[in-house]
Amino acid sequence: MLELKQIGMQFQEKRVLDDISITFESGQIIGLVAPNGTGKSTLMNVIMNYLSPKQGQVIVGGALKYTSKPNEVKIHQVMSMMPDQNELYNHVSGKNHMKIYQTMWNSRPELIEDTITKLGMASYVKKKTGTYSLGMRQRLCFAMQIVSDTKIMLMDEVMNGLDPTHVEMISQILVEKKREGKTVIIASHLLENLEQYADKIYFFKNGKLHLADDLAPGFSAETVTTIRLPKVTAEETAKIAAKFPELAMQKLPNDTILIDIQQQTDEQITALVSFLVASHISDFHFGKVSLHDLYSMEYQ
Ligand SMILES: Nc1ncnc2c1ncn2[C@@H]1O[C@H](COP(=O)(O)OP(=O)(O)OP(=O)(O)O)[C@@H](O)[C@H]1O
Repeated sequence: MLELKQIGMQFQEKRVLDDISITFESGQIIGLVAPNGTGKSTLMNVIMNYLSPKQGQVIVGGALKYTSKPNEVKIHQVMSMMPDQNELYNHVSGKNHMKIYQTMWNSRPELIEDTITKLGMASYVKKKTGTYSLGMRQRLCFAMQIVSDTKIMLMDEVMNGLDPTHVEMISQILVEKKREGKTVIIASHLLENLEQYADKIYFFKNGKLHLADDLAPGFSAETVTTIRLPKVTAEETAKIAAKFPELAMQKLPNDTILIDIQQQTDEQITALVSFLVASHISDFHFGKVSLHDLYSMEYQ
């Protein structure tokens, strides 16, 4: 378990983290979504104590805080951040990088071969990393963190530069890690992918973290929550709004409208659908608010 208590951080007059209090539970994948420059890296660096916050505390496992160097060592035994590609040594093989991490965290040695197989790295892992492509380096960074086997894992843009096959491979491993009871915190711009496996998704905005379910009630629900109208005109939108003034309608880019039907009775939904058909608006679909929709709403 990882707890952030009233974390505040600013650079000069720019407030990047604004009084963030939140608890991340074990056995969950937490997604962090935000445009560039919002503060995800700052937050992760504060969680790792690479940056000292101006205010607040990070608490790991219910009691451990960054109050001394020995405490920091203890915390870093159970919480790791995925290494950056810049941290790889060009003249050292991928496998030796993994061995270094396995030794540093004193994890199970068999994790190395297991991870190499799961990530399809066997053909190149014994070669020096200086010969690797961007995607190979990225897989190695992920593999190193998996081998460290810490209870809490922070990953900033883990899917960077990966092809769809490897995005899928890594997604499957993330789900495995969650089932093992780990807390995985991932900042990602691959929204459709993140939505597939994240248990909770937070949007970063104005220094605060907002739970997706609070921004769009019913976001995580399995039930249908909206009617989506792609390519609807302003006149058509006005017509619907005039006929059904109580409806909550959200305009998205590309002239798409989302109509929230969570509070509507079956009769009201039937009346709405009949009106759309009678108005020759036949291109509509029942569905849910996607993470992509929510991103457009929050950052348009
Ligand atoms: N050391 C620093 N000194 C001054 N400003 C900083 C410093 N580090 C970050 N910032 C500012 O804080 C804000 C958040 O930066 P941060 O790197 O955390 O964003 P991010 O969400 O991780 O972005 P990206 O997705 O582009 O990596 C930015 O406006 C950035 O310019």
